[in-house]
Amino acid sequence: MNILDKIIADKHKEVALKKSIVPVSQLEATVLFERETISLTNTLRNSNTGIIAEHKRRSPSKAVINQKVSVQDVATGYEKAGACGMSVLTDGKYFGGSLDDLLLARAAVEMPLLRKEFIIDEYQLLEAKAHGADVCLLIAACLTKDEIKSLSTFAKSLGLDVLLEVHNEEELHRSIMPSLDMLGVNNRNLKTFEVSLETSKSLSELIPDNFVKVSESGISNMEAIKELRPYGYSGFLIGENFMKTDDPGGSAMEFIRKLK
Ligand SMILES: O=C(O)c1ccccc1NCC(=O)[C@H](O)[C@H](O)COP(=O)(O)O
Repeated sequence: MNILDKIIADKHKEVALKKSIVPVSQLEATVLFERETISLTNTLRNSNTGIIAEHKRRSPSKAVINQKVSVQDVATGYEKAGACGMSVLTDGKYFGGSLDDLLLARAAVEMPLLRKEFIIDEYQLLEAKAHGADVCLLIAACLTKDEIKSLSTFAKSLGLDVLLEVHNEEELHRSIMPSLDMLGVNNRNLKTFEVSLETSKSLSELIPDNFVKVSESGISNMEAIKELRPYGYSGFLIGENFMKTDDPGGSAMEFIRKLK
């Protein structure tokens, strides 16, 4: 069982419990459920930097990254830095995140927010919308083709952009469909936790041009971005490199300033 299998096994139990506590009608009755979303896809298309900055307290690969900074300070710092959007990890057990983090980030900033979660059920998309998300992540490694189709179609009906994440050619081939907006290639091998930009480079030519391409994980310097851009990537998801510092917003500002 790799880490993703463990996370998904726990996620099924978590979602079942949440469904029994918070009914869909309660999610649909929230003020944020009616909010008009902002498209991260369009923001990335019109950006010359393309940074999606992540809030990530800890992770299976790195244990504790940063438990000190507040999500509001991180969000305002990222927005001030000129990030195109912010990714908010909402998984509690493995990443120390929560839906409250998403809500607090939403209250602090206007930029597009991605709910970074292991989505297996439409209920989590309703939660995302009710807590202020603009974008959802779907991970091909833990979904069938039919599940990707029905979840992405449902997400679009809620006004959410869809970022589909793949790790290899097989996942990419079975996942490409019109209900996706962005295709993310994750450079982290979930069996070994090793990161390699070669994953993004080798899969890039298989991604049709109509999707915004996002490279995820293990990006820690300008050189990485300069290497990836010629492969068609216009979005770069960066977590640890900013979050491991005392001032993630300041680190993002320094990084983005150099990219301009
Ligand atoms: O980060 C992990 O250890 C991890 C382990 C298992 C599943 C997912 C994981 N990370 C989620 C992400 O995709 C990253 O947080 C994101 O791409 C940012 O990566 P990084 O810049 O390397 O923090």
